[in-house]
Amino acid sequence: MEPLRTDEVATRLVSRSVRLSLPPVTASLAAVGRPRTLWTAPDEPTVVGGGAAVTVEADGADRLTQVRESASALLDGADVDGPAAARPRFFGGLAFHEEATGRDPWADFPAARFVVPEVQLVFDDDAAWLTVNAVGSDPETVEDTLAAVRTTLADLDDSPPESPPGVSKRHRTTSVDAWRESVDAAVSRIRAGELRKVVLAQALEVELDRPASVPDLLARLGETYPECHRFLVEPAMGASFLGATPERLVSLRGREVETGALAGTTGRGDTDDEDEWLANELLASEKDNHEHELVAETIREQLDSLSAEIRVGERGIRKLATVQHLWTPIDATLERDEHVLSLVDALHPTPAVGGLPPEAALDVIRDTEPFDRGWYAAPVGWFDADGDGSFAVAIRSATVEDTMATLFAGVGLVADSDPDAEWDEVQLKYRPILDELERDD
Ligand SMILES: C=C(O[C@H]1C=CC=C(C(=O)O)[C@@H]1O)C(=O)O
Repeated sequence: MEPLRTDEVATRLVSRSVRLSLPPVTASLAAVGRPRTLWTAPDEPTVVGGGAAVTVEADGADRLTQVRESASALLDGADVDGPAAARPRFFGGLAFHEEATGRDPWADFPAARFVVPEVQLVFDDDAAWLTVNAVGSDPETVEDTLAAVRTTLADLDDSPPESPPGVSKRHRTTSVDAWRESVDAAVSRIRAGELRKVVLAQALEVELDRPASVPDLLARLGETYPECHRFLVEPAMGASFLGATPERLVSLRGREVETGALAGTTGRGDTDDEDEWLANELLASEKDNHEHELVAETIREQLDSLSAEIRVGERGIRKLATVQHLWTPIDATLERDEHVLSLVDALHPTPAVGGLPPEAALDVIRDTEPFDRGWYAAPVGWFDADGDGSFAVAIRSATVEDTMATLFAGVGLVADSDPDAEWDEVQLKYRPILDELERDD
């Protein structure tokens, strides 16, 4: 191999990997440097990341193209020695709107941000791949770092997650009266034919009794919501955005696409019979089926121009610990090679978090919501050098900073939505995160 020129050493990504006997996930997340990354998804290995070997940020309408171009320039020339499972990947996400406002709690969150973690751990059933990624280092230095990190991670204890910090104060961004007014106004515009659906959200700021341990919070979420995508992104020291979302936006492997429609919600019953009754009521609800159909139909339309074949599965019920949703699996085979970021661009925001038509819905959201959505309800996930990747929709989520957390939750509104029922649904959707912050006693 030709020796590298000095300027190539300065900009080239070097990636080296080694196999480790299984370190505990939560302790690894607590041990790695910041910014930390966590990604868990059904049918995918869990990934823990620490530090940032490379950071790519962008904003504006073409933010995903900018990210893709910067990332490709780096990944295409990378010096990677390791198996496919341990390959360097970009992890991160976007703000819901194209531009970041910089309003709290999103001051440190740009409109798009992805990092290649400096330390990347990919867990499978019986072991993990540890990878060290670096730019501006020669391979020997990277190998030395790998050996040092390996020693640090070798003796981590697998202790149970610590208990919730406790909540001392709460502040809603939206009062019941303001909510009724907003929902009535949105429903009137829908009935007048200005739009067909809009998703309105609320935020809940909570003060904690002590700083929350982010790794422990994510571990407890994993115990209660094992079937959800869990994520953690940290654009700055102390600023964390995390969640356990049931909503996959899209995953792409080669030309195979997996996505789905998730919209329409009810609670869980106290008994099996009540739970079944609620599920049947949801399956039969004209309002929820309409709300759901708009999502499924839009996703199908968005994929149509890109796909050789689309397969829409049967509508069913997706049960989670606190809610049940209407769910339709949608898969596709693409006509030609595409980057997963192009699919993210085409699909976000789906009418499960935005509305229909999208522009009219975004106007209503901007005019109505008294807080900044930031990264709530936006795509979070990863992509690799081949353009494969996996993204979830960042709902059932919160920002956490020291003793403050801000939770977000929204509901789809259609012509026959009732403000009080929608209010109750928002409170139910705070539960996944709130339950892990509140103490039982
Ligand atoms: C916008 C959220 O949920 C979406 C996903 C599933 C069901 C939804 C609903 O029934 O309204 C929402 O569209 C949220 O949890 O913040």
